[in-house]
Amino acid sequence: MARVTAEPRPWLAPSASAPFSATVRLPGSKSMTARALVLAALADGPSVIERPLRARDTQLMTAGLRALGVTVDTADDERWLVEPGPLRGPARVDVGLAGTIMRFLPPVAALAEGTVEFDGDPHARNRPLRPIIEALRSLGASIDSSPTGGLPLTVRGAGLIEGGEAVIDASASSQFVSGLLLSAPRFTKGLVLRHEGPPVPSAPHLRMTTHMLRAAGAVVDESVPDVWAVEPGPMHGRTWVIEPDLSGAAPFFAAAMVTGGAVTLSGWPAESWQPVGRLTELLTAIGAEVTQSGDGLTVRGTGQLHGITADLSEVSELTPVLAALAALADGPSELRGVEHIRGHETDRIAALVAELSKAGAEVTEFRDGFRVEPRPLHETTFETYADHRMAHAAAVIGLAVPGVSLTDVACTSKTLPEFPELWAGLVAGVES
Ligand SMILES: O=C(O)C1=C[C@@H](OP(=O)(O)O)[C@@H](O)[C@H](O)C1
Ligand SMILES: C=C(OP(=O)(O)O)C(=O)O
Repeated sequence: MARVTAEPRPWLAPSASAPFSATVRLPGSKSMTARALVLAALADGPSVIERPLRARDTQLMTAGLRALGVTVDTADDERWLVEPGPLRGPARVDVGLAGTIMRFLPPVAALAEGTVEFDGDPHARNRPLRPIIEALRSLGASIDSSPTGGLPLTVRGAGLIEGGEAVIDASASSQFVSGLLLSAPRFTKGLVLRHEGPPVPSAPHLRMTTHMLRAAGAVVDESVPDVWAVEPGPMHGRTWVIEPDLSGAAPFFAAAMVTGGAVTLSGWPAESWQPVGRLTELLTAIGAEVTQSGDGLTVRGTGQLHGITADLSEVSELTPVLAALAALADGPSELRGVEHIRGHETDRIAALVAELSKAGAEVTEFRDGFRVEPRPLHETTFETYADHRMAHAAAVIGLAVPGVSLTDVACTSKTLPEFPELWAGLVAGVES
């Protein structure tokens, strides 16, 4: 499958000479945009997605849905229109490096009539996929996968999935559960999915899935721990208003903390489906003041960065940026509970241990995280491993440490193509 990935773009992270006060306007949540696209594609009428994220992950998701017969009009940046159509192959889906596509679209493909091939970036083939594929097979889907159980794979859609009961070990990714649940109302018998194994990470993402399913009209029962039941039935087209991406905002908040300034994320809703409470607790423990007002969500640096001990299993996406703050803190930190991030865009534990150590920190690796002993950091070339959040972490360190260069900043296009320019503007005092 021909695949286009951005050329590596080396980048010198700007260092900050003074605290800054800025308001940032960021695009929509990746996770909400991905779910809205899938639910809209499976609905019984058209949908509108307001303030979506336009980035590599969501554009590849859009392309994948179009290949399956869905009409997605993305001409207007603020308002995407989705018109469901009969799902059909033959089709090819490039998942890029997106967990959301490789886990959310195979169930949709199994509902299509025809053959749908999936592949992605080289590292996408190493990301865990087997449990969701095996669960889909047990629910009646016909799928050929690689010997490792992952990409590349071919879904031989029969136009329906029988559904019923399935057991899955979703300890490697909550997206296995989300992927099955999002399509489940369209399974002939619905779905009763039971997780068996070590805890499922990223609970807030699971709640986002069930909230959005209900908002689309699905009947979902999650009253029994580790069991999700979805009744068969129609989902309705609707208007989805996407919240600004909280994980994408994390490096900007960290910038306020590192420089002793303030960053406001504008457009933040009074009630959110993202884990703002957990982020607030963590940033406050490190030394920030977090407030919410009509202007948005504001994080103020207090001039203090404390080390923390935290289990990040619920918010593992935040690990790289929190690790950067830990390396700049006034005491040691232990960030644990995230073994599964070894299966993210790269092995994030190994990558953070390697790169923070190179910059001068003393880092001890554990199976499920690491301990960071801050030391004076020095200039370094930070390898980004095609991982947007490794680039964010390097940029945060670069604010305080002159001479931090990144092997590639183009990888930030996965979730925020404007990152280098927004970041440089922020440091230069230009509001976005
Ligand atoms: O469902 C989602 O949108 C996501 C779930 C989480 O995945 P894991 O449970 O694999 O960590 C998160 O880390 C990822 O960035 C987005
Ligand atoms: C883990 C992440 O992405 P994905 O959706 O590709 O799993 C992430 O964005 O931090």
